[in-house]
Amino acid sequence: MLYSLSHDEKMKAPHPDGPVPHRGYSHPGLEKVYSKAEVDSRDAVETDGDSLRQIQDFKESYEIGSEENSAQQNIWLPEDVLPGFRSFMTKFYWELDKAARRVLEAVGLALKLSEAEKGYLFDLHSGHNNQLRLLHYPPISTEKLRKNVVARMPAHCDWSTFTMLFQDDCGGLEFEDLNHPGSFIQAKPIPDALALNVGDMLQRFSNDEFPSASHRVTLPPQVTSAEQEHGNLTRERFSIPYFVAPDADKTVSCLSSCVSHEHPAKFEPVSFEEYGASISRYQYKRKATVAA
Ligand SMILES: O=C(O)CCC(=O)C(=O)O
Ligand SMILES: [Fe+2]
Repeated sequence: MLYSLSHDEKMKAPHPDGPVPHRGYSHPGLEKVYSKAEVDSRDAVETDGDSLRQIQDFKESYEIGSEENSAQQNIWLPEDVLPGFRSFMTKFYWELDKAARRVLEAVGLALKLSEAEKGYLFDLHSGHNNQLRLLHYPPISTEKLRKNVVARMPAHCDWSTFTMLFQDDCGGLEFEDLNHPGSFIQAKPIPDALALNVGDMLQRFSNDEFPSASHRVTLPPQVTSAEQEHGNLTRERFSIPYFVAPDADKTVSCLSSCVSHEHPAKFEPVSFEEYGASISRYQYKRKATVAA
């Protein structure tokens, strides 16, 4: 299993410095997740995003994309370190894309899109810019998590079109209640079920008909007596989000079926690549360049 490998073995596929390509293994503390509002408010005052990193995210992850995405190439572990991993994950990626297409169809129906618009939506989502993320949250002090000294994953919206997420039975994933901003609802794990959350791009396509869902991963609802005995550590948690995204070079605009005189377009067209880059630019620290 990936997360039973030693640190040195996992580091044979290291995530590079900086946010792109978002591929390979990120050790605990490397990637920082934050909301768009947080990054927007920092822009004027700093350029390195250090203040966003005051609370560390205690998680490790491995990011995988399409083998044919030349802008973001996969970073694989050597085959002998984890035999079969690459071929399994490549297949899994495209199986998930098949499911994603069914969701896109459902979105088209729900928004009462014309055939031309449905075709446009499918054209924009070739599948090659999706992202498969294998997440592991190691055990951590309940107290530190409760006091926000460290985080699992702070509140944020995904900037893709939508996300399909598998979670184990640990719990801790929560979605913000649109009717009560600032309060969160537990997404209780359901065996064999995927959680599906709307991302920023679907909010834009649908002209706010499907608002992007702010979510976070925090303390699991119950700490078992076994955990109490182990020095108040929460149990580890595994999750697998699959981000379904438009192709990087495509422009995302409100679909005309979702725009009317009463509901004018709320969003300017954006290039998906530029939008993602503007949010992700502080997620990974770039190594300082040392003067020769
Ligand atoms: O681990 C989870 O359940 C959520 C992960 C997540 O929100 C993300 O990676 O964007
Ligand atoms: Fe997320």
